[in-house]
Amino acid sequence: MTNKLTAQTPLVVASHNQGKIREIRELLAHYGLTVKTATELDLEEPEETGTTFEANAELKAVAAANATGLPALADDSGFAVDGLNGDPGIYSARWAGPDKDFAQAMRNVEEKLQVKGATQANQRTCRFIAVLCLAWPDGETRFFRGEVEGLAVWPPRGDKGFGYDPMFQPEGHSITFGEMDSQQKHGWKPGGDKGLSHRSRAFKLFADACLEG
Ligand SMILES: O=P(O)(O)OP(=O)(O)OP(=O)(O)OC[C@H]1O[C@@H](n2cnc3c(O)ncnc32)[C@H](O)[C@@H]1O
Ligand SMILES: [Mg+2]
Repeated sequence: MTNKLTAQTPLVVASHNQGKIREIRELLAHYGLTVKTATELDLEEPEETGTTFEANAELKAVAAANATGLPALADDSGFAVDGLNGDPGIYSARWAGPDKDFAQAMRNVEEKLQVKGATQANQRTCRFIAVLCLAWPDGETRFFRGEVEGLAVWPPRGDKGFGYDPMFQPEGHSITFGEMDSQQKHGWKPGGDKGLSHRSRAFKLFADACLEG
């Protein structure tokens, strides 16, 4: 028997990234769930020693489930540029350094693309990836992955998002995630579909698999 979540189940979000947490709250509210975050519960931030998004999502979720005795959901995500062999990938947060300077992290991506002579759109393909891990106190873990493809644009545009949003233009759109409000970034449309952002796509899979009813 796999565990199921209901609107009454207390759920912990094992993240300390406020931009991410804002989106996760909206996504979970869409599915009728409210949460406590690792920041509110003053949980420690485990070191992300994994070599995959799955491993890092798992270690964050399991640490929070063990610390609280509650089901915990972690999101490990990143910006992967094809022409840079998938970098910054799982190192996306680390490229911003201790000051979380994403303007600098984006410049770093652009400089590396310039070194490769990547001036044409087809040399600038990239994606955002999000892997969710839901960890239960009984040891069960479930994983859900969402991806969205797009182009790495320069200069960055928009200040509505966080992280690498200003340099990511999703396929089929003429504005960046940084220029979208969160509802546009989630890609919610009346009638519902698979969503737009890596995160909203992963949450759709999570909701389909883990919510009661
Ligand atoms: O581990 P937690 O506490 O959740 O927070 P974090 O910021 O360290 O999160 P990650 O380890 O998953 O690192 C992912 C980084 O990738 C970037 N990123 C992930 N999703 C993004 C999004 O939707 N838009 C822009 N950047 C994103 C962002 O800069 C994150 O810091
Ligand atoms: Mg992290």
